[in-house]
Amino acid sequence: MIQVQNLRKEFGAKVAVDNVSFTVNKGEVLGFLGPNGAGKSTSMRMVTGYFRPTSGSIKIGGVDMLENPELAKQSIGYLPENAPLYSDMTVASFLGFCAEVRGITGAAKSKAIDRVLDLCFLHRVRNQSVDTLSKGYRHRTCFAQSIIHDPDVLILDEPTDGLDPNQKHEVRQLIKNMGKDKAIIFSTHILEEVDAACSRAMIIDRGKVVADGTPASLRKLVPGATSLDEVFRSITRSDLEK
Ligand SMILES: Nc1ncnc2c1ncn2[C@@H]1O[C@H](COP(=O)(O)OP(=O)(O)OP(=O)(O)O)[C@@H](O)[C@H]1O
Repeated sequence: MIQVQNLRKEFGAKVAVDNVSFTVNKGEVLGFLGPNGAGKSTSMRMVTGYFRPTSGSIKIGGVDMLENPELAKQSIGYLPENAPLYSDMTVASFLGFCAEVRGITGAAKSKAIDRVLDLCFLHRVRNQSVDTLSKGYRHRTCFAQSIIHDPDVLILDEPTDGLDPNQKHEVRQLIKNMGKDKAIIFSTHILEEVDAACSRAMIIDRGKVVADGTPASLRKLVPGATSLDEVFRSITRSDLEK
């Protein structure tokens, strides 16, 4: 579903993403790990068509993102870091608006709203205005908008950031369940999420892929390491280093 080849992004003299290649198939949940500034968000923004790569290719369901961005974006749901919300709308009307933007109207729109209210446990607040929601509910509303069109591909930038432990657990379960019939990439700094939700994980450091495999195979990368945390620390450099 997602095919990325030799992706590179330069910001002036800075190389944020350097020759990154990977494939994510339907039924796979790829955890995207790396220290601050490693290039995770930049990679995700290129995969979703928000940033144009300096070079490389991106195909979504076989459709080339650079040649046919409108079509490629139709099969993607994207939860960006710090997603914006229209705060004076109710949750249901906001989701209805997002559905219409995606061309979903009438009975299909009501069905789509009900489906995501269900999936994201939002029924209780469906008529509440977005600006009065708690952080966790706001976050789930953002999540709900990213799946309103039931996309085959989901790109989630730190989807559990800022949530309490119960909410983190719910969102991980949600990702794991949706991963059964979608191709999902999500970035995280929480290594236990890899075990909880991912079938595969990729670690990037300073723009380059330094590891890619199942959580179990990543653990074996560093002799003597007993946790992914240890593996992460031995194969990436702290962003505090020069
Ligand atoms: N629009 C931009 N202009 C210039 N530099 C940028 C821009 N966006 C990102 N960068 C730089 O590219 C590098 C990668 O940033 P990116 O946000 O992709 O990292 P990240 O892995 O998502 O980090 P974090 O975990 O802190 O969110 C950083 O050095 C960042 O400062």
